[in-house]
Amino acid sequence: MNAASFVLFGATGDLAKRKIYPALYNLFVDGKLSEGFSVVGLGRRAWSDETFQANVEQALYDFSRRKPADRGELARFVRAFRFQVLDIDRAEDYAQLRELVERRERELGLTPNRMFYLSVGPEYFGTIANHIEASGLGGADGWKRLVIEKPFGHDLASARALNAKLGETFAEEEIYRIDHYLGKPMVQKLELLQQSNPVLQALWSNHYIANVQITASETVGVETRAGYYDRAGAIRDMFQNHMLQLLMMLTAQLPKNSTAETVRFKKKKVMEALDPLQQGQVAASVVRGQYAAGAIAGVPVAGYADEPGIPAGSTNDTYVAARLTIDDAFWRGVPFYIRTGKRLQAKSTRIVIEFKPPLKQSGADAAQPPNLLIIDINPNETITLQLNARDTQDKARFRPLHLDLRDDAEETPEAYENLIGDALRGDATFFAHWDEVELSWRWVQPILEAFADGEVPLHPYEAGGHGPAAADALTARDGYRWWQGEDEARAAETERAQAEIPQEHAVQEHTKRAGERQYV
Ligand SMILES: NC(=O)C1=CN([C@@H]2O[C@H](COP(=O)(O)OP(=O)(O)OC[C@H]3O[C@@H](n4cnc5c(N)ncnc54)[C@H](OP(=O)(O)O)[C@@H]3O)[C@@H](O)[C@H]2O)C=CC1
Ligand SMILES: O=C1O[C@H](COP(=O)(O)O)[C@@H](O)[C@H](O)[C@H]1O
Repeated sequence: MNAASFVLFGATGDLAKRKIYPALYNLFVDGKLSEGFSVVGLGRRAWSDETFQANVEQALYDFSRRKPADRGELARFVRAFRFQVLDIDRAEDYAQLRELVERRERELGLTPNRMFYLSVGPEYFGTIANHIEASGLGGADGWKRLVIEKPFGHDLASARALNAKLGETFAEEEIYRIDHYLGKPMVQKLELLQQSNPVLQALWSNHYIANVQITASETVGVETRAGYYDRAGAIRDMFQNHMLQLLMMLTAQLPKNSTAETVRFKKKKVMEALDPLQQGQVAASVVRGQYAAGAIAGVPVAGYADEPGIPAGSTNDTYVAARLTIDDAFWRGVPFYIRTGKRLQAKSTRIVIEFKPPLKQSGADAAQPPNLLIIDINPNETITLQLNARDTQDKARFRPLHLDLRDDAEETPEAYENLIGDALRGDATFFAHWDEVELSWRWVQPILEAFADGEVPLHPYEAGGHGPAAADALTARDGYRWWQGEDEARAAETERAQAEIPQEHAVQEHTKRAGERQYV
């Protein structure tokens, strides 16, 4: 890995402690940070280096997937951290920052490769980029990279303005737009899943696929982020970025050994082929909702309107479902149903691919459930193929069987670990290119306008459920239904199957690595 200075704006903030320090630590433990790396943290708080290092340590105990066990290793890690008080608007602070960064580079013998990580609100991105340029922090002898957090704009116009502003200082190849869903291990495996499995490759098109469902459901509510979330809603917070990225990653036709350029080019192609929603027709393809009071796992929770910091009468969406279609040779005619919401029954990010029924169906076969390929992204990372078996008691009935492909070989890295490691190596494959971001905003823009104009009804839904019943109409009009609650169905089925099958006949192969099978 290239030796570099990691310059972190927003080092005293929530994201830094929850995600960035644990990611750096795990990279360090795995030997993926170069010797003598340097981290310079920035914020307005009057922290000393020691306070900063103590906060970093605490963050590791609180949030890292691997808790520090070796004091010596921990000390070697935190001694790379320095803090400087910096106000984003003050030019003189950047001159001082430059001195500190250069001094650390001299002390550590580092080439002036600098990664500027902006873990601050997007309203600051342009100002920081300008100051980096004006103060000479961009350096001349090494590389410079800018890592930015979402949200990237509030709508199409603001995203374009922000991109133009950043473009004054950083070239597109130097900008790494984080979408942490692209760092999730299962999302990163989507490309290989098709490429390494000819059987899936052969089925991966409108010839065999009936519909695709992409769901990101959360049990949490707005938490402490009312100020941001009430302006963003589910459409900007999740749909415009994470959900459309999942769609792109799933449907892009990627050649073997794709490079960052090909991956991003093919994703752009998907977005270009996405049928636009016409103004006036949004309500037919999009359902929006807002959670009302209810219970999550038996614990009563407040409705969105009663959450702290939410303005009275807010019509913000906490749930969005949409029906999309892609007009290209592979996907023409396949509806994609995408939904995301807060305060739903379960935390789950999942893609379900429903295969078409056989061409000829008759009699009992007509009741044959479809085959499904279920890709669980979060919290479990599992791929499941749902097949059919005849019921042993009643041969006219079908019983779904599940073939689980699970990679539990080792604890998988967190999304931020993958992404920060990639950015340090200069691999932009799993970062959003401006073209994708712009096309995503362009696709979402009519929805934003329809929401603002009150064209799309806001359906209240009970916390702890599956979201508004109105979303069922999206699938029902094509003759499908949302696949949900399979977990309970599967549990019951497994229990039944185990009770039925004599133990000596049950095939049980417990998996160690991906690709090996587990028959349950
Ligand atoms: N938290 C999360 O889970 C996620 C956050 N994000 C995004 O990441 C970014 C950071 O979020 P988060 O950490 O939660 O925010 P916080 O409010 O917790 O932290 C904000 C950080 O910005 C610094 N800051 C604010 N104003 C200034 C200023 N004028 N000069 C210098 N520093 C300043 C603060 O430092 P100080 O107070 O010391 O001045 C603090 O370190 C946001 O864009 C957010 O949308 C994205 C995905 C998830
Ligand atoms: O970016 C965001 O993502 C989280 C959900 O992320 P996950 O990795 O837990 O699925 C969401 O809660 C948050 O509102 C949003 O800003």
